Amino acid sequence: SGLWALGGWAVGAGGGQRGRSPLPAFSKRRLGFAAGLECDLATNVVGQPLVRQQVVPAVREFLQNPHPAKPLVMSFHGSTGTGKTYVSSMLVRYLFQGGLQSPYVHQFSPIVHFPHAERLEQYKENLKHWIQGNLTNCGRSAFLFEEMDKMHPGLIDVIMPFLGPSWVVYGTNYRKAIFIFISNAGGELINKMTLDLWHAHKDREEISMQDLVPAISKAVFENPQSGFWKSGIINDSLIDFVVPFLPLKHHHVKQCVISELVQQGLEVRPGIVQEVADSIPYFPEEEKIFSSTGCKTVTSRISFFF
Ligand SMILES: Nc1ncnc2c1ncn2[C@@H]1O[C@H](COP(=O)(O)OP(=O)(O)OP(=O)(O)O)[C@@H](O)[C@H]1O
Repeated sequence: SGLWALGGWAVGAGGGQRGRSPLPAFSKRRLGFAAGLECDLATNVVGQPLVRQQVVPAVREFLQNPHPAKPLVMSFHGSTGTGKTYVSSMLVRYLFQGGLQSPYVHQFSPIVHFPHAERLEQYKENLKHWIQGNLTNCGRSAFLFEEMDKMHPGLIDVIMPFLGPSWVVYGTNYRKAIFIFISNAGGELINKMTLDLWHAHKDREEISMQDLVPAISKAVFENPQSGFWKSGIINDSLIDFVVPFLPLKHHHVKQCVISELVQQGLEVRPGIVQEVADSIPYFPEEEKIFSSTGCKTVTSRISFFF
């Protein structure tokens, strides 16, 4: 995932105001964003129709409600390179002027922002103040937590109170925020269920959300390596949408190669597209159906072929 450094810990009320946007975040006209987002997702995100089906209506409904009962909390799960960061950055681009660079979008990565386990208490305090301060400044803020599986499990406890319905304090409405958690947690399970479908000669998109979502929640909650480990987030149903990202097949990787070539202004030669897609590892070992790294290494591989 791309790591997006914060402009330092300007903690406290109004913290994080790095160059005010001339437009209010989430201006009314942006409510019409959903059609654009839907098309952008359909055109540019390959092999993830379930994501589109969940994310677009979820965000649309949330924004149309002037008095949401709780913040919108989505958790993106899947193995590497399947598009979790890509989709979240696309989403904030539609919602906030400047996208990920907007002063109302806050991105956290455990390696960048919480690297030292012994400083957990300090991180907890900082994170709480950061969220509070920024929501006081603008209730319609977005918080992206990357690599939740690498996040210290204790840190999540501090976020939990913000995710529920109860937080309207001193005039600050904490219910209008958007929280997105991104992790590889549950990825193996998603891959296994998708592979089972393939063995049963069914399409990967026939995966049952009813089976998948509780299984992911269970796997994530019970994994001591996961930032969600034993946290109340899952038990208290604080996550509104558990969004699975399916493993990508060879033809999806080819589409990624084509998009990348077009974006770099390079000629789209079928031979090159095939070669780049073939150079990526696939699993399972024998059948080689799904890309082990999704589309993640496509960009760097293309340079080898030119
Ligand atoms: N489903 C997809 N459709 C189109 N492009 C994709 C897709 N998935 C990944 N990509 C491409 O691969 C790059 C890396 O993907 P991304 O960072 O979103 O993966 P991720 O799921 O967040 O992986 P990680 O778990 O390693 O963070 C993206 O910038 C995009 O160019």
